[in-house]
Amino acid sequence: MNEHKPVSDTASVGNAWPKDHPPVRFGRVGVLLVNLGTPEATDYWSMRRYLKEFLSDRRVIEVPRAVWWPILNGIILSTRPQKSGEAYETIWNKERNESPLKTITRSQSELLAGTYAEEPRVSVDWAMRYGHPSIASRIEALQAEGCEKILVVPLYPQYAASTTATVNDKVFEALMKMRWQPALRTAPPWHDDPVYIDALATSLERHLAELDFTPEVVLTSYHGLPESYLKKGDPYHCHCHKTTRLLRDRLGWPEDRLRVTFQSRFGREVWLQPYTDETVKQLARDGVKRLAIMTPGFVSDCLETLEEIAIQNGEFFHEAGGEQFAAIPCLNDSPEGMAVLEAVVSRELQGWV
Ligand SMILES: C=CC1=C(C)c2cc3[nH]c(cc4nc(cc5[nH]c(cc1n2)c(C)c5CCC(=O)O)C(CCC(=O)O)=C4C)c(C)c3C=C
Ligand SMILES: [Fe+2]
Ligand SMILES: [Fe+2]
Repeated sequence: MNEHKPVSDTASVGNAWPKDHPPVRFGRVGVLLVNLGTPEATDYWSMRRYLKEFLSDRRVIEVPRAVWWPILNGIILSTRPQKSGEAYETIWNKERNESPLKTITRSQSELLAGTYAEEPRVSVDWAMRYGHPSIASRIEALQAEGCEKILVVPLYPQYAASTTATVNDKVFEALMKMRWQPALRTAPPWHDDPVYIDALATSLERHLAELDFTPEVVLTSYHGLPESYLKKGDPYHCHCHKTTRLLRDRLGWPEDRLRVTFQSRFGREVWLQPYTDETVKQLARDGVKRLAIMTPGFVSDCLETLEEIAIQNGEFFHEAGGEQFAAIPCLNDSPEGMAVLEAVVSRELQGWV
């Protein structure tokens, strides 16, 4: 019976491991950062695989399967892969041949690991909810390193069932297949954490100081959700509003200078409003000449910020009469961004490390 995996202490497994088994450091704690996911390439089939996995998630699309299946397989997966692939092509990290979301998530994980260099019991890793590296593969890898406890950090400051909950579901699904599970913690959202609010304020002020204009209005644009999810009790809408209110208070700005909007709607349903694109056009029509958009709900820059906000919405603003436009980068792996992740992780690791 030499089938034991290196999952726990030698005392209980005795000498059942193969003699050439690599040394295992027991009693370790794993931190797993989990972001949304991203296609492996921009061609039709890579895009289709990614979109199919994403849009088959019942936490993302709550329409009954009998209705959704023909729409997804018949219409969406025949046209959207091409269209979205072209959009990804405009922001693709050509050097590493991957999407910016993946590059930045990896860097966040590596920098966070660096802050635990003096704490050899902690391993930091990263995974994607859709695509690669998968959650199950990284949980297995952490366990193989000797992690008996794992902190999962869904990389979303505001909780939504379509993002945070589906990460946690996938983690528990991986654990369902394990005989010997690690102990698990999942990090809560940090939409009102003072470290996060301060990071947003510092980053915004720094980027505004680098511009050659002062925006009359700054939009805080969050990813949208169908309005029906809010009505079913999802706290996401409230979390977004609270983040912006706290940021506005921290900056000491009046209400109409820092506003909430929702972007990236999909399909025909009503989504959370006001919509970012319509607001951008309306502001320009109303005579606003200088506009900036920041995206506090995105931990890393991605398609939705680099293409939809910086490119598309910049064009909308100029076409409707606006003159100066800026997209503020996400916190990413900046010192402020890393301070937020460190604060979230160190708080949740209390009692474990
Ligand atoms: C169709 C339903 C969708 C819901 C609900 C949804 C919620 C949601 N998404 C994010 C964050 C991201 N979404 C991203 C891309 C993206 N989102 C959807 C659909 C829904 N999202 C699609 C189909 C796509 C793929 C791109 C496209 O075809 O338009 C991304 C970017 C990923 C990248 O690789 O860059 C992020 C990030 C949140 C936070 C959220 C709910 C709060
Ligand atoms: Fe999305
Ligand atoms: Fe989008």
